[in-house]
Amino acid sequence: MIRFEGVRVAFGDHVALHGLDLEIAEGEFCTLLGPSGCGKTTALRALAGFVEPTSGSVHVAGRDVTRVPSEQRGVGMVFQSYALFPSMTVRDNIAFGLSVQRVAKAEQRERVDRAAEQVGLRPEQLGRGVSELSGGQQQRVAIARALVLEPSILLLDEPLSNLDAKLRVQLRGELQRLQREVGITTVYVTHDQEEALALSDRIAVLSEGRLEQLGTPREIYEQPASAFVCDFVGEATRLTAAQREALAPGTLAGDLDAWVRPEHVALVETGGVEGIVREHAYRGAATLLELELAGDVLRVESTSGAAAQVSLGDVVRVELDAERVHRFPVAA
Ligand SMILES: Nc1ncnc2c1ncn2[C@@H]1O[C@H](COP(=O)(O)OP(=O)(O)OP(=O)(O)O)[C@@H](O)[C@H]1O
Repeated sequence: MIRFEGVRVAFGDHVALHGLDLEIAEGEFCTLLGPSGCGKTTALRALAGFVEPTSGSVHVAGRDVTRVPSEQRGVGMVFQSYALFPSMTVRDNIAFGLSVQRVAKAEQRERVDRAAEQVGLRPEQLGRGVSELSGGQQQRVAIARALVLEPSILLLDEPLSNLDAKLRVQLRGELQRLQREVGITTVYVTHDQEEALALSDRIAVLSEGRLEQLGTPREIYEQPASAFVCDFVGEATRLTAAQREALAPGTLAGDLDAWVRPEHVALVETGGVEGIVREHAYRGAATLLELELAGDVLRVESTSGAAAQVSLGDVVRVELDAERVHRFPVAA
């Protein structure tokens, strides 16, 4: 459905994308995930037709669209900033693209009503000025405005980042439901790994203009392909040589680094290795501990009642699930 083939984008001396190869299937929800500056927005803009690749090509539904103007690519785009017309009503904002295309008024009404319903806007909200709406509602208007044009691809650039945490989680659920109902191929850009894990069929993790890994949320989390992915998606501690020897004598030797996620270290009553509690944070379902173990910090996430009751300075015993340790070459 969508294919990036060796897409390279340079701005002067700065290379934002180093030959991106990526295929996204029809109907898929694919997220481009990475830290600020990794090139995810540039990739989205190259797909939308706002940025022309220095080399390489972009294909949509088997057609090379690299030099096709944005408005002829069948993409709808939603931005973090909503980019609505503040003095216009909700209905006129959603209908804007249809008016530009000179779609008949009766059809405009029908299509706006349908798009508004899809995104959960109530009919009485359509006559209001957009500036009267909350951030979450404004973002629904922005999504409806994209959907009403019936694009074959929906592009979303950090659409939830201006919203407060609770609304973000709520809208993210709605967005997922909407995408499944409409079945539209969606490319979503975010730096928020939790959002990416929750929403996506597949995630493309980018770092410094390069694709680090492409996979389902579980693959990305459970089988990270590099130390970067392991560290960026979820939490992980890189064990020092002394920690490796203490926690898994002999088995974690060698030149490779060893990374472990906090939930793969368990508190035990007997056996294991001693650590001193230096920080603890009760999170309801689990407790996060920072232990001093073999001279360095080790983060532990435990759902046990014992973990919820520790105090600073306590000595606890932990055991490592050595099967869940990720090994990567030492970073240069
Ligand atoms: N029009 C431009 N001119 C010059 N440099 C640019 C331009 N657009 C992006 N860049 C640079 O290219 C790199 C990638 O930018 P991009 O916006 O794709 O990153 P991003 O991963 O989306 O980050 P963010 O989340 O901060 O938007 C950055 O270093 C950025 O400064």
